[in-house]
Amino acid sequence: MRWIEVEPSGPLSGSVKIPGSKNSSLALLAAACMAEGPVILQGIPNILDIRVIEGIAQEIGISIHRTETGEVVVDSSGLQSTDLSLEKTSAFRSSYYFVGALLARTGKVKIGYPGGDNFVSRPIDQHHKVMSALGAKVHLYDSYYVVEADKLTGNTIFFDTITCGATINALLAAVLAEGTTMLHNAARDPEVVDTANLLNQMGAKIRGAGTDTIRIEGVKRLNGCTYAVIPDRLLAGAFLMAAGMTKGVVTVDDVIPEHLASCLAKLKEIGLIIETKEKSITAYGDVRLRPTRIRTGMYPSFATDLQQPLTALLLLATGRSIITDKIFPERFNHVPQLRRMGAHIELKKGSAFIQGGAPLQGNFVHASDVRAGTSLIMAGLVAEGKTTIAGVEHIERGNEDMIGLFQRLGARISLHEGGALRSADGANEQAFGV
Ligand SMILES: CC(=O)N[C@H]1[C@@H](OP(=O)(O)OP(=O)(O)OC[C@H]2O[C@@H](n3ccc(=O)[nH]c3=O)[C@H](O)[C@@H]2O)O[C@H](CO)[C@@H](O)[C@@H]1O
Ligand SMILES: C=C(OP(=O)(O)O)C(=O)O
Repeated sequence: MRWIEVEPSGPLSGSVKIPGSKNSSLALLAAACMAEGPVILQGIPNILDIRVIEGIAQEIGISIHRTETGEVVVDSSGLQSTDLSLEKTSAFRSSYYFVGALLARTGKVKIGYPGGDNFVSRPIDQHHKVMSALGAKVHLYDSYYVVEADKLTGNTIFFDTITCGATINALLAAVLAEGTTMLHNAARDPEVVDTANLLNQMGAKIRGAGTDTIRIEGVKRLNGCTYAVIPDRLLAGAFLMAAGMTKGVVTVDDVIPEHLASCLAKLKEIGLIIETKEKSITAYGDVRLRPTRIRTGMYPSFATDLQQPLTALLLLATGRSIITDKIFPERFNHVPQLRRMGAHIELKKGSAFIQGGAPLQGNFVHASDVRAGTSLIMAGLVAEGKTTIAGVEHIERGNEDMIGLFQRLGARISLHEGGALRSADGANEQAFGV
């Protein structure tokens, strides 16, 4: 049993170097599996999801290893099979990228349904629509699915909804398809652009990534190269919010400020003072926080992955705030846990109604997903007494050294390991699970 303890920490202060983006890294690793030569990826975070991918790859003859200097080298020259471990592919969300990446190379992929953060139903119909449009057949079974194709042929695809994952999967599948693929209503996320940039460096012909219309001309093969992943905009946003939470001054270094534009605009509206330089952002949090109304949306709107840390921040803004998650309307697993700490939040039809200003008290809480964990850590920084957070594996799934980064800013936070974790009333961890 492992858990995190957080104690009241006073104003956070200092700077943190933001690691590479988890969501981009997951796509880049799949893309790298398509090259005929080795691909060297820089900045890939050492997180649980990535280690699962390393395991999946190893079982099918693809070597993914981390050098002493932290680069990740992907060599798929030994690829023998695309019958992927069902258990491992169901252990994280974006295993579906292996379909786009490996289908063109071998004609058949057998894979488990995506796992990952299970805050709501997360359909993958648009992924299947892409593969079918390119000429593949998708067979769905109880615990896995199989996608097969004699060959992939370019096509025109209109996404029914804007999806980052299916847009990336379409890039992966279409770059080796014969002819031209047009993607309409495509996601514009930085992770889509990052994947397209790597694929282009490997020899692909993709134009328009970052807009809602992407054109892909199929090529015959992809080559090895060296490429650096973009920084994690979601982690950066959470640290800036933590400055507001603790009335501190936090600088996030090595970031791309435009990736955080909607987040920064909202933080300024709430009252934070934000200073932006070419590759860093500083948040000054010793201000009066104002309540707000926010709806999440696809990039460049306010990210659904930032609404959980924002919920924590708004607990300190006296008055009523409303957060509506338009992307995943039921993604509020953090709310019952924050309530255990004294938060006044009501949930109604995809919105959280937050009555800010109530004092928070430390308690035993459970992180049910990556971002829920961040919001609980943030609440723990300002709650009275100790906050004990279970579900550490969810936090580690998406964040490298989250605890170390918070500690560098002066947070009183630590990781513990031992027997069964028991709350004061004797109940074990299950008692405060979701
Ligand atoms: C590994 C990764 O990058 N994860 C991110 C990615 O997830 P993921 O790529 O799974 O999310 P999508 O961008 O695909 O989802 C956007 C919306 O499209 C819907 N949809 C998606 C696919 C599909 O086939 N059918 C469908 O209806 C979803 O239910 C959601 O409402 O983007 C999400 C939205 O920014 C983030 O919260 C996740 O952190
Ligand atoms: C939802 C997330 O991740 P995944 O899509 O990998 O489950 C996330 O990073 O917040």
